[in-house]
Amino acid sequence: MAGRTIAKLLFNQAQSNVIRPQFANSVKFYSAAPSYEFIKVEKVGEKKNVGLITLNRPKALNALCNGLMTEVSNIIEDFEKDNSVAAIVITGSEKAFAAGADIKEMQNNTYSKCISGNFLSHWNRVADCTKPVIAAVNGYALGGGCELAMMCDIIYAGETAKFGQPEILLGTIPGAGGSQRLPRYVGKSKAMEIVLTGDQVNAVEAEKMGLVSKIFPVGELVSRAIKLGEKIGKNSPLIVSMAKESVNTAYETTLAEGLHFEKRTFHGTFATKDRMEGMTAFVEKRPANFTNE
Ligand SMILES: CCC/C=C/C(=O)SCCNC(=O)CCNC(=O)[C@H](O)C(C)(C)COP(=O)([O-])OP(=O)([O-])OC[C@H]1O[C@@H](n2cnc3c(N)ncnc32)[C@H](O)[C@@H]1OP(=O)([O-])[O-]
Repeated sequence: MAGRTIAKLLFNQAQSNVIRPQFANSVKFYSAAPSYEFIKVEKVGEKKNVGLITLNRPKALNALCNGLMTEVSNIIEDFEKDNSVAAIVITGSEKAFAAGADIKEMQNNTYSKCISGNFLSHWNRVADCTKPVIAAVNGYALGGGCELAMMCDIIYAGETAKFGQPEILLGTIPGAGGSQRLPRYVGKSKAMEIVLTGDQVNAVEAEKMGLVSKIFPVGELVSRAIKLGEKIGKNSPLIVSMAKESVNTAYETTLAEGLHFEKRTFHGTFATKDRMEGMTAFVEKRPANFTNE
């Protein structure tokens, strides 16, 4: 087939919901639409501007094996580059968001192997994403599953959700943020209780302690998370990423430094067209038309 025809075919595929549109211009990297073993990937919402990642390893309750987390990191990277994606939702099944890191895969690891391979370092890709990421948690979110949810920006839970850090029961400790992010969400006493006992907390308790922002019936959860992604997607992507960075800075720094960062970032919005458009639209009593500039 002539090169131009292949390029055109690829371009058409990219237009019709294929996830790596950058490949449309690049025949040499492209063999087929990417296929995933452990996740399902779609673009959803009325404008197809929400990237939906469904963890899909049902026989192991979505245990987060290396292959699954590599696929999640890759698609986060792709969604980040894709200008049509405004927000990302990560979900699992009704039984399990994820029952933790894969215990069978880890069982025979040694200290030396963990150090030399920098075990789990690629998990950070989710926390490092510059676009908003929403976790929609039904069922178990245990160990690495709870940590994955906490790497997201907002956690919505189904009524049956159960959160926990049961690593202590396995003779280890949280290794992907559980001992660091959980106290920032729920405070020291509750975090200690969860981490030191391995006890699970249900959706209502998780909402009460500030881990979860809203609870929905199990069957409604994912569509409500997608709606949230669409709502955020009505705002300027540029300003959304600045707002996200500013909130995240609150977890990384002192109050004085954080306030300084916020002020400078706020000043920075005055260098954007979208800030001018937002305020002008308000004054002219019309909806804003943001252009991501
Ligand atoms: C990231 C950094 C550090 C993090 C560390 C961790 O996350 S440590 C982990 C922290 N998490 C935990 O300690 C939770 C471990 N999981 C559990 O305690 C229970 O599975 C349950 C209470 C979630 C559900 O009970 P239930 O009676 O409804 O279901 P069931 O038990 O029959 O499971 C069905 C199948 O899934 C399999 N599988 C499940 N989880 C894992 C896993 N993490 N791994 C591998 N496989 C797992 C299970 O073996 C079984 O497969 P099999 O043997 O039939 O081929």
